[in-house]
Amino acid sequence: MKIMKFGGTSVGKPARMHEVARLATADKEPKIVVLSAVSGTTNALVAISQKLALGERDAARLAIDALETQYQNFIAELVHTDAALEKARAVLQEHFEFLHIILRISWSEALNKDILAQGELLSTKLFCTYLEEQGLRYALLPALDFMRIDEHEEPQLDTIRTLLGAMLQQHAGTGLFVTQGFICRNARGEVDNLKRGGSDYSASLIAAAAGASVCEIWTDINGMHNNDPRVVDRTLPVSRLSFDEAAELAYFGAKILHPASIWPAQQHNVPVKLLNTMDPGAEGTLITGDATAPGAKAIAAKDGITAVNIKSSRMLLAYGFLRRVFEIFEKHRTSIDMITTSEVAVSVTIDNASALPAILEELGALGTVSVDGDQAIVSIVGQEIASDTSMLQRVFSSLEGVEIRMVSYGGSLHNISLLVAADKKKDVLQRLNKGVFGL
Ligand SMILES: Nc1ncnc2c1ncn2[C@@H]1O[C@H](COP(=O)(O)OP(=O)(O)O)[C@@H](O)[C@H]1O
Ligand SMILES: N[C@@H](CC(=O)OP(=O)(O)O)C(=O)O
Repeated sequence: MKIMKFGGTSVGKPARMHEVARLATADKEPKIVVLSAVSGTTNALVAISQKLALGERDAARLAIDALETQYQNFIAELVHTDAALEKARAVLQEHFEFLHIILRISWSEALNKDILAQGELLSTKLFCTYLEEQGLRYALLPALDFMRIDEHEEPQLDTIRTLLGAMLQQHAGTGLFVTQGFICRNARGEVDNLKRGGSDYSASLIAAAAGASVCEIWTDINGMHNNDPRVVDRTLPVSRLSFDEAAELAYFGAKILHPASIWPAQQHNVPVKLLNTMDPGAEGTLITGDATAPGAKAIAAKDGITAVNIKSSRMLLAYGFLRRVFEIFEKHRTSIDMITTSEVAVSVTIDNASALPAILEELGALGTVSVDGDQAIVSIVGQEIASDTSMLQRVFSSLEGVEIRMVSYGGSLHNISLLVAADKKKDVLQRLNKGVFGL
């Protein structure tokens, strides 16, 4: 069984959906095709939900109508027979009727999740309409019937495996399955999601649950590049990465992969391939459990970082101080990315500042606390780069004159991370591209 996940741009136009169907039926291996929402749809749904939350019903209605017009144009090019067009129209009617009904309901977080789920529900049903028109056999596996997260929003892999396994058995003999990325049910049985960009995570969880031979992530670029192509002009694809390298890059901001998407595949040793729907013949990136050649592979950056510094008296810095600091972050379910310590102070970074006021209040009892918002973590990732004696020198000499707020070195053999002000990120990525990769 092979998993093929197609992102928003890969299903973003009718012609691209046609290409997805071609790729998914190009060989005989059974497949589960995982689809994201058509690009732009989730953002549009977020905007609709925000308008509703603010009580701006007329603005929400206009946004729903604009989205519906886009979809009417989409289906006109997606399918051509009268029967298929009728089916596609019925799909739109069902989902846009739902969106119009919610205009009359008061907004809640649970309703918000229902609204956001419409994108993947639409894309998969429209894709299936096209498959049907082409006479291709398939089965739709509703993700809401098997994708589960617990009360801490963690995927329940055993439950997913059991539910998905039973559904696959019901369709024994079917070679093509279609399901939604991103959406799931939570511990209360409500519709929920795996956070923005979560379809990669869905694909990796499904790959682990189904014991897949490979998890292919099809997107709009020839695999993982050595630097962020949105920021840096000259970047090149990386052909091989280990799971450890890919997990570090995803976690530290390489947008091509959802931050948590590597661990399920890694735990179940399913190779991951990053491929380009617009250039299917390109090599892409292969990610496996094998160690790659030593050296820097790629640089990633994560924005929206807050640094918190806690300065203690010497007395307090006796053993137990760090434990007390960490316990406060743990209590508020806030994970720490980088840490540096000195004799009297500790600095940590967080990317989720929602509990920061409560955290600061409690940290205040341990010492003097200061906060730097608007920071970015820049990570240089590669097999054993921390044991390459020339690497630090290359990193620092290329960043001469740039103020570096924190450095993390030695926590992982494969990662050197720097904290810089967010407005310096672009300059730092460009300089490192030259200094580390000579590009
Ligand atoms: N290191 C990187 N390598 C490749 N792409 C990257 C990297 N960093 C950021 N990106 C961006 O990630 C995008 C693909 O991810 P995403 O937009 O989530 O695709 P999809 O919609 O297919 O899920 C690329 O178009 C690229 O701009
Ligand atoms: N619809 C979701 C899920 C997703 O993963 O999209 P993409 O595969 O295009 O990044 C989002 O926009 O966040």
